[in-house]
Amino acid sequence: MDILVVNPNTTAGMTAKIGAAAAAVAAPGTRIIAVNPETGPASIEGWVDGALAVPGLLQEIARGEARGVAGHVIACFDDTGLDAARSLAAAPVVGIGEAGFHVASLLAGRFSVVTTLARSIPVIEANLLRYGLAGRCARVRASEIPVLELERPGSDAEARISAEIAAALAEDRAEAIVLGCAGMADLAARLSARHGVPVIDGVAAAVTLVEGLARLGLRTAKTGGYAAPRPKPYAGAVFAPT
Ligand SMILES: O=C(O)C[C@H]1NC(=O)NC1=O
Repeated sequence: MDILVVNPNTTAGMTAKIGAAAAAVAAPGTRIIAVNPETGPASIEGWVDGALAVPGLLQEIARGEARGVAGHVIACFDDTGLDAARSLAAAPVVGIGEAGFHVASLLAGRFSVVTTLARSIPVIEANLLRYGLAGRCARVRASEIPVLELERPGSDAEARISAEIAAALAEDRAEAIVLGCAGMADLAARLSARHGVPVIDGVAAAVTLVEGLARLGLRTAKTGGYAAPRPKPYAGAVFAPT
């Protein structure tokens, strides 16, 4: 099966890292197609970036549908454009944030999230409430690392994320950690070994979940909020549903 993994920001190096993390957990016979839009923000840090990333994301989802992928992963921890993507897609669409929260909830009574900048915290907290999982999340913490700092060789990003994990374990009664950025995908195993608790990468979680949905032959529900958009003009849009 083919799984489309969309990095909704436009940083190709991050897309490559995400694609490698996805391929590392994909089942034999699953092909990972990792893409990012040509238009939109270089990184998603808060509400404005998230809104401006959606047209390009939807363009990639539409392309994936046209090529008949078995499922889609939105590889931004904010689950950017998730509901709109599900409205466009027949195949299942899984966001790495929602996937990470659910996987953590299957492993621990309480988990904390460690993300990048504090401006992302309200976005993530809103999603936790929307998904009905706020009660399982002890706290959403920021390591105060800009997203693209995770891509810079020699950055101290891993050390700062590790310190925030230590604080979560000491102060939040967190029993597991969800890494709150797709750009942290390569750090989960090392951080889990260092801290002795499950550290969940949303990319791996989402790929595994969407493969399972596809294997069950399950598709996105189309009789309610995820029904296809009605035909209408979209003047001057970067992307418009056909
Ligand atoms: O909200 C964040 O900081 C993380 C989010 N931003 C991004 O460009 N990819 C992400 O996973």
